[in-house]
Amino acid sequence: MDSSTSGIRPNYINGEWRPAEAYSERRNPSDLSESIGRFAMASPSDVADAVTAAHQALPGWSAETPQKRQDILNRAADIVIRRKDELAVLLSREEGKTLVEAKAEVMKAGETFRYFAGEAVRMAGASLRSVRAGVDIDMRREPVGVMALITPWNFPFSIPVWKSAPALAYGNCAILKPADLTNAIAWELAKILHEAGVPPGVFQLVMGGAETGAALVSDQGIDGVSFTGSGAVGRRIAKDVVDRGVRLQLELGGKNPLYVASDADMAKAVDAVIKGGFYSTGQRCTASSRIIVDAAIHERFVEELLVRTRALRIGHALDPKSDIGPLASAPQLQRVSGFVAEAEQDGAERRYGGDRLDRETQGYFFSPAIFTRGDMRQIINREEVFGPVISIFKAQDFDAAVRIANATEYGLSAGIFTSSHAKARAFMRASTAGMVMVNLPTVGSDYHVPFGGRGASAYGPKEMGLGAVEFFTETKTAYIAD
Ligand SMILES: NC(=O)C1=CN([C@@H]2O[C@H](COP(=O)(O)OP(=O)(O)OC[C@H]3O[C@@H](n4cnc5c(N)ncnc54)[C@H](OP(=O)(O)O)[C@@H]3O)[C@@H](O)[C@H]2O)C=CC1
Ligand SMILES: O=C(O)CCC(=O)C(=O)O
Repeated sequence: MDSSTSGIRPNYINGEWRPAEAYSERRNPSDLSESIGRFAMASPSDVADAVTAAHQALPGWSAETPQKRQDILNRAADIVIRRKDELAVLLSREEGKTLVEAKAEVMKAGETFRYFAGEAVRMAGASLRSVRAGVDIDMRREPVGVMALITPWNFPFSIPVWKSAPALAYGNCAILKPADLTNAIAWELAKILHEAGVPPGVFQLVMGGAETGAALVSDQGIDGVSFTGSGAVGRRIAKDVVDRGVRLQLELGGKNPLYVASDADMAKAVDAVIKGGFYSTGQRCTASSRIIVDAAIHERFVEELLVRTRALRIGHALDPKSDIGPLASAPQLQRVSGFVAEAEQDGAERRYGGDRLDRETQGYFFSPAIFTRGDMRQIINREEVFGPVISIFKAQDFDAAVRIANATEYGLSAGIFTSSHAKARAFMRASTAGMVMVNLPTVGSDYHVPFGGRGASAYGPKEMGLGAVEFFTETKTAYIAD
């Protein structure tokens, strides 16, 4: 019995649905009168039991045939794709992203399962001759062990899949601790993997707040931690685990620049700023937050952006007319409003938005904000806002634009709009970000190539593509003589 019809969601430990003593409740950020459900908060002993169960399951799962692992992950992909509409509605109700955005996220999660199903059989080492006579070398990949996966609320379905699909494909056991704001969709992931035939203890779900996450990462039985979230929490986890020799992957925030050169296609550049800065209510680590515009086109660009922004419809995430849903929570509303107030004190000029909006339903609606007179001394340009707020800088030339783009401790995503190949290539080379977009928004990524940043945006191997195999496997090098 999984309690799925009662709105009560238990934890998933050792193949069973385990109730808890305490539950947290989530409400729809588009309509606070609607409850999404009540979610079991794992106790420290639930967490310890999950780690024990994972260790019991590990020898069997890591020795399982690649074919079996592939079949299970393919079944998970099939279930996600079969249930895509219903999952997207739940995601939209729980997180507040529009249905279009939620559908894209669910589809990407399904494709990610499919890709890593293939990886289960592709997981390859190398065979080389030694530099010594009569010796061969066999370099093989093995799973790391029991992996703690800690995920944020802004991509609450695809990020848990980004982590659990490669963890399982390469033979690890995984324990997921999702953000407390978005347990409902994470719980569906546990249900999907259960239905797909993942054996008990191989994938487990422990819900709860920061305490549950802290209990999981500090458990001595954890071999690796893959974390996506804020820099503050990421650094705390690093302090806890690195000395213990626990493998660590951190995907943190961004302060992503988008440079619009004077030779850019203006309409496309404006569109990319709307998508990268305001869609998903700006709650993306890859959101464009610093827009750098050549002085020659600065005023025209701002005018065109204002026209497009005024036309955006902000409303209930499930209303097909909404372009942008609400912010995800009351703390988010407070945080983003605080940055708007600070920007004005710091001398930025508010040209549009930045206000809480009343709508028919009570929710955390907020108008996208455009600031001009951007300057790297302003706090909105140094810290991640994680909301629909952009700051526009005026650049005198290409070199000045690159200097502004790189003047940040972060280094996740950066973009350029230009019709010059030479400029695009020069920007690509000069950028200090882990991902560079040419004539594309700073948001949006593929599942088969590494995703992640540099500097304060990341630590350890990247996610997805070749990054995932580096993080979720260990190499063993064997020297063999007759
Ligand atoms: N670079 C990237 O790939 C991405 C980065 N992000 C970043 O995520 C942040 C927003 O997500 P948000 O969820 O607010 O981030 P947080 O860092 O607050 O939380 C992330 C996860 O960590 C958990 N957590 C909180 N405290 C601890 C702790 N002491 N020990 C272990 N786990 C803990 C949270 O649980 P709980 O929520 O229950 O408190 C949540 O599951 C932004 O800064 C954004 O840039 C988001 C998406 C992608
Ligand atoms: O590119 C994606 O699909 C998700 C990226 C992400 O996590 C983000 O932008 O916050």
